[in-house]
Amino acid sequence: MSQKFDIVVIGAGPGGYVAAIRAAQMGFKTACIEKYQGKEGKTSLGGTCLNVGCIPSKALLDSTWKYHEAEESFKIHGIAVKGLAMDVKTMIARKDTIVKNLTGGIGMLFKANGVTLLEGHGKLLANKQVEVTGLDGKVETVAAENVIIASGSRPIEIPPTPLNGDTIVDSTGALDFIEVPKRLGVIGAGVIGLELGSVWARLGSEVTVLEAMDKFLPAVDEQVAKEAQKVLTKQGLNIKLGARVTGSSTKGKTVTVEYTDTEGEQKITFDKVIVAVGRRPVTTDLLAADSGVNMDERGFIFVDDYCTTSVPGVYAIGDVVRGPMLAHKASEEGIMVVERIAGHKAQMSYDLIPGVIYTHPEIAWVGKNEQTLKAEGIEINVGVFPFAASGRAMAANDTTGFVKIIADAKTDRILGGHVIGPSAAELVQQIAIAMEFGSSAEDVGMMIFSHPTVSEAVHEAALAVNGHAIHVANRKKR
Ligand SMILES: NC(=O)c1ccc[n+]([C@@H]2O[C@H](COP(=O)([O-])OP(=O)(O)OC[C@H]3O[C@@H](n4cnc5c(N)ncnc54)[C@H](O)[C@@H]3O)[C@@H](O)[C@H]2O)c1
Repeated sequence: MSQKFDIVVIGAGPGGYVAAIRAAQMGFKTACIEKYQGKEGKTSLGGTCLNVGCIPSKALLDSTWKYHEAEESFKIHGIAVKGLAMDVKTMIARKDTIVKNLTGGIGMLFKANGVTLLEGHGKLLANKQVEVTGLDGKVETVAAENVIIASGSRPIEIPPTPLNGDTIVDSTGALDFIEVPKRLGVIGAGVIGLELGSVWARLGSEVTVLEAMDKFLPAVDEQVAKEAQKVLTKQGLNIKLGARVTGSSTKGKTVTVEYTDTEGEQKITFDKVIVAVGRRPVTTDLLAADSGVNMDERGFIFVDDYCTTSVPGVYAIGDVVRGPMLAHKASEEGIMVVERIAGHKAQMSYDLIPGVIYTHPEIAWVGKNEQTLKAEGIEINVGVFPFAASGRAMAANDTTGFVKIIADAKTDRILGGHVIGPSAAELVQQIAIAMEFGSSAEDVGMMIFSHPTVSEAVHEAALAVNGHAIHVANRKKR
């Protein structure tokens, strides 16, 4: 007889593994299905984020930033470095160790919480039956009261630059270069393109980013995007906007990429090319024809605000459904779904999902940006505080950027927080917490912030909303 579970989760990424652990904690008999094989040829939990995404890219960003600081900034502190050298293989090995520890940790958490791991490919059949094709090809069917699909996403490939695993790679391949490419081409000036472009630029690659759109980071607050473009260009990223890639040819160890811009057809030759033009949901062989689960016109599984699909008892979360493709969004959807299965009234604040780009300086935001609010005709007050006026940022020699807080002009309620600068990801979380509690700019302005901290920039930006900043001239006095 087939095994029966209260909850079967397909996929062990940040959506699936978090849902499975929470489900087991709440007393549900839970299984999680995962097929991904890591570098050591064993099932590796954690999905894209832990294996080939968020975590390994941050490991390399941190290593390369340290190298960059030693090379460029130590002298400002009076520290002389002689014989500075980089060892890319050690950097990559360190990154691999972090991945191994974290992915292994999920396996231990599964054991500690009593989650059954089913290794193989999961496919939803009719009536909440799930077929699991094991790594040895053996097929088993398990039954579930509830199914949570968390199958994630994969990089989009484009015909002009077919991946060849050597000179043309996707975001996964770009984490494993064994030496610094002299000329690196990045297709797409999105989150991945900018993060990975930064990694290799810091180690000395000449990086050219080809972006089809005319506008840089169009989803980001315009003032922040403008500052980001300026800073990243200064760091050596040659960002070409309005450059649509149309073809490529590989010759030996080089790739010539063709693109069109306002001046016509162009060509540029690279030693490596990273294709980072977005991700698409993974639904290959995921749903049997009679599963009853519907997809939308773009291939995402169709869900409502509670992640319920067209089949009662079947849910879908994370990158395979609408909304930003972010690990933290997937995890929170997983928790919401499990709590709702348990009868609680959980819900998600979809308007308050923070976003981060881990360049240096980091770029982070939550809520709405200035251009969107203006387009919506909402009257706003804006407070900006530059890190150049922060004593803590000065001490750290990290003064690029600013904190920007936008509040409703009538109610003073905070509608958006936008940060480019040191620890932007952490700072924006403070604004997110304030927004979740419906805070006004005045509320944040009345709080006591430790001195000296970079967090004081949040405090001052909140004060600046109403013209009360102390350490910077206010735009208008109120
Ligand atoms: N820090 C993070 O939170 C983080 C990190 C990595 C990835 N992600 C997520 O992963 C997803 C994918 O990231 P991404 O950077 O690949 O996608 P993206 O959608 O952020 O950016 C892709 C860019 O490629 C451009 N593009 C598409 N086709 C092109 C062509 N033919 N020529 C030139 N440019 C072209 C697009 O205009 C777009 O600007 C995103 O949803 C992102 O949020 C998040």
